[in-house]
Amino acid sequence: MIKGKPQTFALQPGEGSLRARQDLGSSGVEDMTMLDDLHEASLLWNLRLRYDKGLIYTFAGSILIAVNPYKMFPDAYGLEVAKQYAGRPLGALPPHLFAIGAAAHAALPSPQVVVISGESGSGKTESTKLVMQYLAAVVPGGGSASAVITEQILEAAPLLEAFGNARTARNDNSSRFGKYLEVYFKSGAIVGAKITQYLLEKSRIVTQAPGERNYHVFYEMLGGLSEAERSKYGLLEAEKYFYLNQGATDCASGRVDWASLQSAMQVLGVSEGEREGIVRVLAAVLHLGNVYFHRRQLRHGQEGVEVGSDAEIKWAAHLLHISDEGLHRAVTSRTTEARAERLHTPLGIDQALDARDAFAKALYAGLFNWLVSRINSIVQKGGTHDAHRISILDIFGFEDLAENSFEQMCINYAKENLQL
Ligand SMILES: Nc1ncnc2c1ncn2[C@@H]1O[C@H](COP(=O)(O)OP(=O)(O)OP(=O)(O)O)[C@@H](O)[C@H]1O
Repeated sequence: MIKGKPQTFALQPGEGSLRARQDLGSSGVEDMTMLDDLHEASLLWNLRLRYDKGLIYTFAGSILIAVNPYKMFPDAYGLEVAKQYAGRPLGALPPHLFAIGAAAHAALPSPQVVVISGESGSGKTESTKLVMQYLAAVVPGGGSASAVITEQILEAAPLLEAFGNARTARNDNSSRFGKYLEVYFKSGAIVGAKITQYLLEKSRIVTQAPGERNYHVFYEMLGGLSEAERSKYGLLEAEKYFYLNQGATDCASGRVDWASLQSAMQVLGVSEGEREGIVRVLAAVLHLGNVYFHRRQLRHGQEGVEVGSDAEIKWAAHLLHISDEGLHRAVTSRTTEARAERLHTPLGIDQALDARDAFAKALYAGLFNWLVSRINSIVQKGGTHDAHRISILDIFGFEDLAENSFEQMCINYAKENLQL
């Protein structure tokens, strides 16, 4: 956390104990640094009082605490509200995310960082979008070029959500990557942005916990492609794919549908050829997941595998424009190079499954990285080195699941370092 910079914290309602009760009036206090008795219980009680009145935001000095209401308050984030906060110092108006946006904007040209922190489902991604929406709404227009770039930055959010968000046990639209969004300003207008992503959860591509899903884009693609397109890529319904049917069985997409994803890509200048390439990679990942193996006894008592589904290998190779023999070899043997010699050692069944999954994960992660750089190549227009900037960090919250894995260790370790 950077001293003197606006920060946002999001909490889930009902956390901790509510033992000590101070007389806080019926709506509590707007800024908790004003409390006489400052301890965990009085802070939580104040948040509770305010939450019960529909007041989800509370200041603690320059920190904003947001309690996720899990329901939209109409008019809370309209243009009129944004205009009210523009140019007003922190604390002049009731606590609100727009107050944080206004404070960051007013503090330019010194670089500003809004750190958004909280556990999964607490509202970080929604808060990031609202801060961005505030900036887009109130920052004086710099002409049509600035309006176009602002629209492109806003459209980048649903696009990244389709590829980097998934349903988890805690959140139907959980971000499975960390995001650092830098927004650049020149002469007061938005002139560009840059997105940096961290730690995409790769294991989700090949395995999901009960009740959870793979990344939204797979379901949106299968729900959105026409029959003719599906047969062009050799695709069936979502339930038929191993990478999609291990967790939640309801595969209907409740998120941004395929059509709006296509229009977001159009706004961001992703060409038709590139969109076709994206579908090919996604379809290839699904075909790879359906490749299975049989044990095979080789000479000298060695164990190997044979592919039980040649058609899936052929589809994946065809979609990726690579040779099917090469792909077959890559998932059934390990290649070692010694001097001028190449040795192919047969893989056992577990190793073959690992090779298949590793390839699928690398493909999807490569696609995600490409997408982020493609978005940056559009929104990072013009010279940004002399621009002023407001950055927003939307990073995972601590995770403590029934069974924590490598991902939880990385997330919690990164988070711990951020708290220091
Ligand atoms: N300000 C808000 N008003 C109304 N509903 C909200 C608000 N913020 C969040 N929500 C609701 O809570 C859900 C979860 O929020 P969000 O995805 O932003 O959480 P998150 O902290 O980013 O979670 P994760 O770490 O899993 O990505 C949203 O889909 C939305 O339904």
